[in-house]
Amino acid sequence: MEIVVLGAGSLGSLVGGLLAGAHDVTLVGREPHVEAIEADGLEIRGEYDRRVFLRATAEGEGLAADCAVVTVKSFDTPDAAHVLATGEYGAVISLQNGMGNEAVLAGHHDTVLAGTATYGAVRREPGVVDCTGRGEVVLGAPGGGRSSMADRVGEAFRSAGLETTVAADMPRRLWAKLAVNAGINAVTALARVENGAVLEAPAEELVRAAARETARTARAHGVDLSNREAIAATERVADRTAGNESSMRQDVENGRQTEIDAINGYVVDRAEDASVAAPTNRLLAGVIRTWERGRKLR
Ligand SMILES: NC(=O)C1=CN([C@@H]2O[C@H](COP(=O)(O)OP(=O)(O)OC[C@H]3O[C@@H](n4cnc5c(N)ncnc54)[C@H](OP(=O)(O)O)[C@@H]3O)[C@@H](O)[C@H]2O)C=CC1
Ligand SMILES: CC(C)(CO)C(=O)C(=O)O
Repeated sequence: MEIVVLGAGSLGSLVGGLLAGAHDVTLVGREPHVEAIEADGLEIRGEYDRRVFLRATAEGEGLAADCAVVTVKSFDTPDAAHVLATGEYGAVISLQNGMGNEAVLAGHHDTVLAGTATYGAVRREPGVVDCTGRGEVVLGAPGGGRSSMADRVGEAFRSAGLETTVAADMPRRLWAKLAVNAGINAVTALARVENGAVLEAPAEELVRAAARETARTARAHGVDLSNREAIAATERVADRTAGNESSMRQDVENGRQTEIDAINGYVVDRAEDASVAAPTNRLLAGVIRTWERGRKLR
C-alpha cells in the first residue's frame, strides 16, 4: 500500500517507520528531521532496534497515496486537512488523541477513518525515534459500523507488524481513549512523571476521577462506556506505557502548546452540554491553560 504519514514527530515517525517495513511510505514532517531521514534513514530505538529507509519531505502538498495517516497535534488538524486536500488519497485516518479530529478531516475528505494508538513514542533527535512502549492501534468508521476501507487499512497495519484491531464501535473506543488521556496526560505533564506513576497514590485518585467523569459524560451523550471500563482502560495503558513520557508532558517540558482543549477541555465542554459535573477535568484543564498563558507572557 502507498501511505503518506502527515506529521512526522514522535508518533508519526514511529508508525511510519514501522509501516515502511511492508509498505511504500512517505513521511511529511519538518526540517532537520526529514533531511536526516533522507540522508541516513530513520533509526527506531527502545522497543525496536532498526534503521529503515523511506522517503521524507517537508512539502506535504500535492501528494497521492492509498491512505494518509494524520499524526499532527489536534490544534494542527485544520491545517493538515487543507494540506491533504491538495493531494489525492483513498482514505484519511487520524491516529491523534483528543476529540473532533475526524470531523475536521471529513470537511475536506470523503473517506475518513477514526483511529487510536497506545504506542509510546518520543522523537529524540533528527532521524531518531524511541518506542517507549508497544501498544495497539484501533481503527474503524468514525460513526461506528463496519467499513471495507477500515478492513483494508487494518490489514496493511497488521502486515507491517503493528498490533491492530478493526473495530465497529469507534465512538465508544474514542471516548475510552479520551478517558485514558484525560486521566494520564495532564497529571503526568503537571507532575513531570512517567505514565506508570499514575498507578500509585496520590495520583491514582485524581486519574480515576478524571476517567470516571469522562465515562459519565460519554453516557450522557449516548455512548455506552462504564466507569469501570474507563478506569480499567486508563490503568491498562498506564501499565503498558509505564516508562513513557506522555505527549502532554513532552509538550510542557519543551514549552509547546498542549492538546488540553481537545482532551480535558473537551470533556468539560461536553459535560456542561449535558449538565454533568466534571470538576477534576475542569481543574486539570484550568491549570494547564494557566501554564500555557504564562508561557506566552514570558
Ligand atoms: N507521542 C506519543 O507517544 C503519542 C501521541 N499520540 C497523539 O499523536 C498525535 C501526535 O503526537 P506527537 O507525535 O507526540 O506530536 P509531535 O509534536 O511530536 O509530532 C507532530 C509533528 O507534526 C508536525 N507538523 C504539524 N503540522 C505539519 C504539517 N502541516 N506538515 C508537516 N509537519 C507538520 C509538527 O511540527 P511542529 O513541531 O513544527 O508543529 C511535529 O513535528 C497527538 O494527537 C498525540 O496526542 C497518541 C499516542 C501516543
Ligand atoms: C498512550 C499515551 C498515554 C502514551 O503516553 C498517549 O496517548 C499520550 O502520551 O498522549
